[in-house]
Amino acid sequence: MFTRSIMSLAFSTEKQVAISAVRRACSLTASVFNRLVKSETSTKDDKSPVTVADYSAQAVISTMLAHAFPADSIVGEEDSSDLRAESGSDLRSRVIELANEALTADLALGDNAEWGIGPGQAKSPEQLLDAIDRGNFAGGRHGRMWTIDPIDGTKGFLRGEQYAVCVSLIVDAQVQLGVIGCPNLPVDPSKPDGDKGSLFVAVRGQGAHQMTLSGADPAPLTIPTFSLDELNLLESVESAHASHSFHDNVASNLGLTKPPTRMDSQAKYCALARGDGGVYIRMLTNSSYREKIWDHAPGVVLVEEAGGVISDFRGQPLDFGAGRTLGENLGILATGKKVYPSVLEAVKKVLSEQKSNV
Ligand SMILES: Nc1ncnc2c1ncn2[C@@H]1O[C@H](COP(=O)(O)O)[C@@H](OP(=O)(O)O)[C@H]1O
Ligand SMILES: [Mg+2]
Ligand SMILES: [Mg+2]
Ligand SMILES: [Mg+2]
Repeated sequence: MFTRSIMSLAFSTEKQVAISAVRRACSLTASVFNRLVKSETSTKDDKSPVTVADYSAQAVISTMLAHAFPADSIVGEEDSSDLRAESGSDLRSRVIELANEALTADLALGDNAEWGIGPGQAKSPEQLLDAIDRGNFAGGRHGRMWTIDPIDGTKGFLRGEQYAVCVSLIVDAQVQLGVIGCPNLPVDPSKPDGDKGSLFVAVRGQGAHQMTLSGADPAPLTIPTFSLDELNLLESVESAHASHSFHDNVASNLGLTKPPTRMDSQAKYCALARGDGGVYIRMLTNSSYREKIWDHAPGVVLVEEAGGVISDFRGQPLDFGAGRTLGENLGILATGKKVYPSVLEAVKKVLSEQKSNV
């Protein structure tokens, strides 16, 4: 009895802080989208776009996590070097202003002023830049670390399509908690023009849930038991991020008739978890690219808690202990338990055909 009540409380504060942080970051990103100007988008060294919203959302989430869990490490996508540069002063001012606007907004239900939020809790520029850089942790196999992807799918965000604010907690290389906020995702997939703004929360051993961004209508998620002829693939919109042609070959191999759904960000994992698409698939386009842990950690626990399976193309679990990237994993495949063996077999077949054609 005693053990059970302890178990049921596992990660409850972590969950509440992560939800609260993702919610604040989602209001920030949504309001920046409405006011976004081109000059607030820059290009990082790897040629990916980063906006004023990516930096300020990371500052907000990291500030809250550091207040609530000062001993925990953070692996965050962004760092402040461009903001600290001479040329970054305009961008820096906007980031500081937006982050403080989000941090000092009124407390909502479930919020706690001890997390560094609420009226009067504005931070100095240095504190906010340091909060962004708290995300510089190198990752590793032991201890607690959070991942932050302040905007996953920045390209989708800029197009006004799907993007997600993503936070996870990893303990000894196992993802224990994932929170994904999708401001542009319809609450009800059967009503694409209905209300938008969905929040997905999963804690290991406690199930996966969807609710609105404000926390209304929480509902447990279970991946339906699809048969092969009902499946469709969920893949990245960006052909530079994932090989659409490889995915097409897997679809033909499986005899799928439904076209793939292209969607930016970890919203794909959310769609899979609620049965709005049958298989998340992601084949590298560039063999030197390594998947980032913050792009997948929340999705892993969400899919597993919704009753699905996720692995690489060799059937190996994704390795979150290898640093900031997934290390030796090749490809990503997530789907329902019943069809997983057939889909993995098809993926392996296409992989071996590809090798024999080289
Ligand atoms: N060449 C590449 N191959 C695979 N993923 C890539 C990539 N370049 C960027 N990405 C990642 O793809 C993520 C978006 O996922 P998706 O393609 O499913 O929408 C990006 O996240 P950010 O937008 O957070 O930078 C980025 O980390
Ligand atoms: Mg990015
Ligand atoms: Mg990302
Ligand atoms: Mg990002």
